[in-house]
Amino acid sequence: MSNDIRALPSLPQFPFLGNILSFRQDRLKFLRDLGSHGDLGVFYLGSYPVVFINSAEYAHGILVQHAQSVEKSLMLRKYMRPLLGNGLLTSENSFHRRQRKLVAPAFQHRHIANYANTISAYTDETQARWHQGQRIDIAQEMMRLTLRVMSQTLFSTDINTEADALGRALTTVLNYSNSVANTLIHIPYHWPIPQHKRVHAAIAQLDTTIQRLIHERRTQPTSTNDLLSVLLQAHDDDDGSFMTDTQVRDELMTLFLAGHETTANALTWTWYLLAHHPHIATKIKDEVDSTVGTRLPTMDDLSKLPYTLQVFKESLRLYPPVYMIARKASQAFELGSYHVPEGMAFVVSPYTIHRRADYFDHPEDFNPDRFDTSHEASIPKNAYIPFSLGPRNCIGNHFAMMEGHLMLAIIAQRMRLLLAPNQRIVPDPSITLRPKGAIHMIVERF
Ligand code: HEM
Repeated sequence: MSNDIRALPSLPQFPFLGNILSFRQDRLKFLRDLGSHGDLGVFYLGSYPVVFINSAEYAHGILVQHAQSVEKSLMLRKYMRPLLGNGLLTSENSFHRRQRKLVAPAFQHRHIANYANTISAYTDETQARWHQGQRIDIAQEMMRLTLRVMSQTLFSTDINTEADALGRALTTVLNYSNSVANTLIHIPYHWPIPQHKRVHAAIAQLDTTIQRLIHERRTQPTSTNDLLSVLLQAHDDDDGSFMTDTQVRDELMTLFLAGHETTANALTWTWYLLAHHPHIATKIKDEVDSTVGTRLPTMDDLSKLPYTLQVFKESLRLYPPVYMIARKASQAFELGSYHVPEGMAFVVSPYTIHRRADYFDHPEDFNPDRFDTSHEASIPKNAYIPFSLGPRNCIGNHFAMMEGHLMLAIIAQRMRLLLAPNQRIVPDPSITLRPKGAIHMIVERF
C-alpha cells in the first residue's frame, strides 16, 4: 500500500496563498527550511501542491528512473515558448528525443575544441581592458563575455560588431522571463502592455537576425565550424531528414539563452568566492604559472590544471546556477513508497542537495579539495547535480566546464580580483541563481 505524497511534511501556510509569499520573499531560505525536513517535503503555490526533492536518490528517481513519466513545468513552457519555440529546453517526448539526437553531435569533443580558441581570445581581450585599480562589475563583465562567446560559437557573429542590439534584445527577453518567474499575477502574454510590447519587439529583432543568418548560411555555405553549420548539416539517421529553418531557429535561440547566463553566473560566483578566499586564487595562479608560464592558456593546457577545475566544480556546488529543476507528472507512477498522481508538480533542488552535511563534509565551506582525485569518488552518486541527470540533462555540460576552466585560468593568471568595500551581495534566485545587481571588484594586476 503506497503513501499519499501530499501528506509529506510541509511549512506553515496561509489559506488560498499557500507558501507563495515565503517562496517569493527569500527563496533560498525557503528551500533550506523545507530541506530541514529531510529527503522530501511538500509546499503549496496557492492551492497547488509541489513535491520538494532533497535527496540524491529521489533526484535520480524523478530525473532518470521516471524520466518518461514526467515533463517540463507548465510555467517554463508557457513563458519560454514565445522565445524558444520548440527547442531542446521546451520540447517533449519523441520530438525532444529526435532533436536531442540531432543537436548532440555539435557538443562532441572535436567541436568543443574548436570553440576553445574563441574562448581564449575573447577572455584575453576582456582581461586586457581592465587596468590596475579599475573598479569593474564582475557580474556584467562575465555576462558580456559569455554572451560574446556564445554568439561567436553559435553563428560566427561578434556581438561587438553586430551592434550590441542583439545582446540588448536577448537581455530584454531574459529579464522578462525572470520577472515572470517571480511574479504572483500573470498577465497573458498577448496583452499589449508596455513590457510585452518591448519583449515582442526584442523577439522580433532576434528572429530577424537569426533568420537572416540561417538564410545566408543556407545560400552561401562556408567552411566555418560554428554551431549553426553543424546544426544545418545534422540529419536524422533513420529517415535522412534535416531540420527545418524553424527548428534551427528554435535550437539556436535555446542554446543562446541556455548557454550564456548560466555560465556567466557560475563564473561570477566563482570570483566572489575567490575574493573571500585569496589563498585559493593564489593556488590557481601558482598552478597556471608552473605549467603554462606566462603565455595564454589554451584547451591543450587544461589537463595540466586540475586544481583550477576543482575550484569551478566547487563553486557550482555552492551556487548551482540552475538551483531548482521543475517537473510535472504526465502520468501516475510510484516513487519509492509514494503514489504520485498525474499532474503532480516537483521541484528537484540541487541547491539544498549540494549543501547536505551527509553528502558533503562541512557543506557551507568553500573547499575545492573535495573534488581532487582522492576525494571526488567518495561523493555519493547523484549528490552533485549542477547539470541535472538523465535524458534532459545539460547538453552543454562539457562546453560549460571547458569554458569556465579556461576563463578562470586566463584571468587568475593575470590578476587578483578584490571585492570593493561597502557592498551587500545577495543572491537573486529567479530562473537562474544570479546575484542581485552588481558585484563590484577592484583589479589588482600581477
Ligand atoms: C555552468 C553552466 C551551465 C549549467 C549549470 C547548466 C545547467 C543545466 C541544467 C541543470 C539543465 C537541465 C534543466 C532542466 O531539466 O530543467 C540544463 C539544460 C540545458 N542546457 Fe545547460 N547549463 C549550463 C551551460 C550550458 C551551455 C554552455 C549550453 C549550450 C551551449 C547549455 C545548453 C542547455 C540545453 C540546450 C539544455 C536543455 C537540454 C534538454 O532538455 O535536452 N547549457 N542545463
